Amino acid sequence: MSGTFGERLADAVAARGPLCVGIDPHVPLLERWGLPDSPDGLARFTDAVVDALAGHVAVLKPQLAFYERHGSRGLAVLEDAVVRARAAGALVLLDAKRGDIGSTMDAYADYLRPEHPLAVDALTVSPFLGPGSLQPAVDTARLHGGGLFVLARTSNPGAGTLQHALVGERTAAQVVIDTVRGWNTPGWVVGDPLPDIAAVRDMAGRWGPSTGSFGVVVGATLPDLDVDLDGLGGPVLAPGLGAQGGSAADLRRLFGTGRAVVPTVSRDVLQAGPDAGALRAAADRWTAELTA
Ligand SMILES: O=c1ccn([C@@H]2O[C@H](COP(=O)(O)O)[C@@H](O)[C@H]2O)c(=O)[nH]1
Repeated sequence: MSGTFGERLADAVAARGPLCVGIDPHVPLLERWGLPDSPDGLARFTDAVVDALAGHVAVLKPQLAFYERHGSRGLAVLEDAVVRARAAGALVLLDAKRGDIGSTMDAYADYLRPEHPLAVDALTVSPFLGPGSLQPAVDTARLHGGGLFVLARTSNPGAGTLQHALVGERTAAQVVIDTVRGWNTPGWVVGDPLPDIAAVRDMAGRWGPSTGSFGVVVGATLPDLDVDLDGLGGPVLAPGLGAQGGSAADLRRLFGTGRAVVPTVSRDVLQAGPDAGALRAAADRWTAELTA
């Protein structure tokens, strides 16, 4: 593994397109594929997705919840899948949504260390304990070329209840985004005042060698983009497409063109399986719509 996560992501998107496919082995999907809700069913589902898509899409995003519910056998399935997915060229974003006090966050950040049995390229994290509590994960990511996506404006209905709450003059979501902007700003260190947006407005967060390694999650289901992403400097992970009602047109409406956006789709692609060709065709349909 070489370079920063932002560099590897930009290269993968240039080579394969921006789509991230989520691996979410929901019980109804296992049933649809004719598989049992067991570690064996989980392994067959996961292997089929990895075999079909790890050499095809830029990012795979396994949802940790579906593996944890099978205990250690579920985690063993995921460990094997992550190694194979990365070997086939996909970046792996572990959707774990971790967040805790700094000393514990340091341990969660070990997912970004190469020696971790479940070493991944990037991790989703939750800022509910204050974005500053995530600093150990930022440090580990910097040390090992990993990335983080911080929940900011999530795709679920009612997310605004907390995310729109005012912290001084800014919403909580905006405070998260401004902190991530700081992480992507060269020379900014924790404790510094957050970078002035005007000063970093040209750090648009476009795809290229300067794409930052720290991103935010903003749902494709939002009625309006009610946060300022200017100068973010890193990628936006956009879930909510397909099963949650979001479309490629929504992404264009919310984010325009040119911004480093990673659209992520799980159920809408997975329901096409288990046939590998059908999974790839479903992913290709999304890529074509997203890049039209
Ligand atoms: O705001 C968020 C943050 C994360 N997710 C996760 O993405 C996938 C979406 O699955 P679909 O089947 O494409 O709806 C899932 O793992 C969520 O936990 C999100 O949806 N919204």
